[in-house]
Amino acid sequence: MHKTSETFFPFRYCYERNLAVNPQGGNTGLVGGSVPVFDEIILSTVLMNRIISFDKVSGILVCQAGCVLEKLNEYLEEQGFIMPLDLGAKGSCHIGGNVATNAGGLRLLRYGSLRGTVLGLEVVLGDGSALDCLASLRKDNTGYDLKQLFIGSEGTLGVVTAVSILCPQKPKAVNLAFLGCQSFAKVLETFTTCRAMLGEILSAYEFMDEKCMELVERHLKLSSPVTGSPFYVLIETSGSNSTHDEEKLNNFLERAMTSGLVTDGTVATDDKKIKALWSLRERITEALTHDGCVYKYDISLPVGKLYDLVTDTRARLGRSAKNVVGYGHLGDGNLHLNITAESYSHSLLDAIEPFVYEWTARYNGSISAEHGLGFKKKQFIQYSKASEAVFLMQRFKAMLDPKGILNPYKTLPSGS
Ligand SMILES: O=C(O)CC[C@@H](O)C(=O)O
Ligand SMILES: [Zn+2]
Repeated sequence: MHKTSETFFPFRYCYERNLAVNPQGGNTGLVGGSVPVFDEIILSTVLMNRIISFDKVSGILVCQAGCVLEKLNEYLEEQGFIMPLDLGAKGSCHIGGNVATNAGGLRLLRYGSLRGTVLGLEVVLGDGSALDCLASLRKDNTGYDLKQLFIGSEGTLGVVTAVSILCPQKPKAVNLAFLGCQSFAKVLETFTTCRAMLGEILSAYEFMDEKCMELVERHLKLSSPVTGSPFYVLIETSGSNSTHDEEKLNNFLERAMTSGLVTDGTVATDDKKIKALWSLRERITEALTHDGCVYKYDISLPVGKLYDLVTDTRARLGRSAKNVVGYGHLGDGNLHLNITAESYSHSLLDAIEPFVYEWTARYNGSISAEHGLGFKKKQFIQYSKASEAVFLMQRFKAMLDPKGILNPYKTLPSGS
């Protein structure tokens, strides 16, 4: 068994004195899960940044919670591997925070969620004792899979201090296609076509609407080689044989162009152009922050309904919003609906909520696909979870954190 810490002293200190603790990694979350609400003590993982081991045969990495995602990826790339997740915030987010929030990101379509790739965790509980579940096994059916309780629990049940994670081989060939589509129906049809024609080499299918493109151009001065379409899609392939992958991609592009699914596009195979095209998508969040006050929604929906929420919200808000934009991980059924205004307005918020949540619940969607509930969304959990489920969550919380000192006021509705 690996052990990185037997007892986590600051926790025991806080437990004995009834002091509340706010675990914090890179502090890049979007729902206020990593910021204190009142007088909690911030417990930063920044100094826990040690790589414990990497096994080149199995591809299993064991590291401490404070390792920065991008640094881990760089370390792995030198050995012919990559991290199974990639986020716009990779330069500052910590792997412990990624696991605690079950972050999704840009590679989920290919490598699945952290619930599948995380093999083990070390977690410190509210009383300062360390729970050693830091297994590095692909298969282990001995009892309940306790680590799953902590993945996505946003530090409310325990603090992730070390992670064991399965890492894929670094793909030898990566291609990117950035395409323009004339309607959302075409975006969907392009997705089904590319999934059928690219098969196992498809590694990302992202979409953005023209408003997003306008904002990255205006606020970040990025320029797109593809213009004049209401929707854009970014398709990434990752494989082991560039000739084979390019042939597949070219066949798909020919079909997509001749059948009118896409009207314009560009392809990149070299690193520099690939990075520049990814920036158009990855930096939308940053562009939005320059547009004014931002109201953010991270929604899972049946993929066919994904953009209807943007259209309906835009129609409802009319001129009271500055911009209503939709983008996200279409391949995962995950929409990022963002609304901007010159300044914060209570009446605008009232027009957005609960409208967006009710709309989502009507189609059995999730009001938080990949960002978590944190402080900002915890009161809305009932739109996506049955009351019995919330009650059971509250019982877990009471059992693992009887003093209520672990990231209080987060995830579960107040009163719990
Ligand atoms: O800012 C957002 O709404 C989404 C952020 C992130 O999840 C992304 O996919 O770019
Ligand atoms: Zn996202």
